[in-house]
Amino acid sequence: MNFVIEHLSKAFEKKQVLKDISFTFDSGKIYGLLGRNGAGKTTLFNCLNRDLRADGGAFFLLENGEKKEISAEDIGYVLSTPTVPEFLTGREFLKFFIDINESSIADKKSEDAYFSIMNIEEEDRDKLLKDYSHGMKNKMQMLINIIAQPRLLLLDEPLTSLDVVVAEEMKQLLRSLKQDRIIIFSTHIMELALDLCDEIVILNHGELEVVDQSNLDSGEFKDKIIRALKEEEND
Ligand SMILES: Nc1ncnc2c1ncn2[C@@H]1O[C@H](COP(=O)(O)OP(=O)(O)OP(=O)(O)O)[C@@H](O)[C@H]1O
Repeated sequence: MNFVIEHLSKAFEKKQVLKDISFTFDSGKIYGLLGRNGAGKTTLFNCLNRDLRADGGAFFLLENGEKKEISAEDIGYVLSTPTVPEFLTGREFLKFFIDINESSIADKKSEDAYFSIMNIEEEDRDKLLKDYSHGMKNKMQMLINIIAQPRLLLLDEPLTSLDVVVAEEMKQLLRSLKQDRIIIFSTHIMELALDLCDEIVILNHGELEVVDQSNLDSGEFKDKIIRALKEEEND
């Protein structure tokens, strides 16, 4: 399976944020999306999740040579700022999500099993979400986005607010999830991108380009990424 973006564009009034995004992502890989502040990473995710209407272009899944329109079940999107219903407990939120998505959840587990995957402690499971920490809300958001096992997972700086232990656990979790799906992960933390991602993709001047790692050691690769981000010659 591939996820293909063709000539995607988006402007806000006169500001052309996405100019001509064309890229093919391969199943089984984690892609690190890097870009300077304001480069358009969140805008790209919002367009792909159809929270924003793109001005032009197309995106679709490609399976055995056939184009397939992306349905809501195909895509999971974890926002950088977690948005959870604060008036529900963690368990109520989880139960509600499982109930409304029952038909698309393969291999359904118990609520407590899901909480355990995310290391949310028993004493916190029945607390209101408004009393969860930022990192715990982030975990809940990540959890509901992986339960339905979408084939395309968009993560907008999801690990930034997690403590080092949880961030490490999340990395393991994402690695275990990558088979048969495409994970696109935006971050400003270069070490995280290099550690977790199979490919590094840079959003610059409204276009996406891959940074080729071939024959470079990690130091050289890092320099090459920085040069690309600084818009200097990058090869
Ligand atoms: N709803 C909006 N209306 C007008 N301009 C917007 C809107 N959303 C984003 N922009 C502009 O689009 C540009 C890209 O913003 P975006 O949030 O996509 O960047 P980003 O790469 O995610 O940045 P950061 O790394 O700082 O989070 C910015 O100039 C921003 O001001």
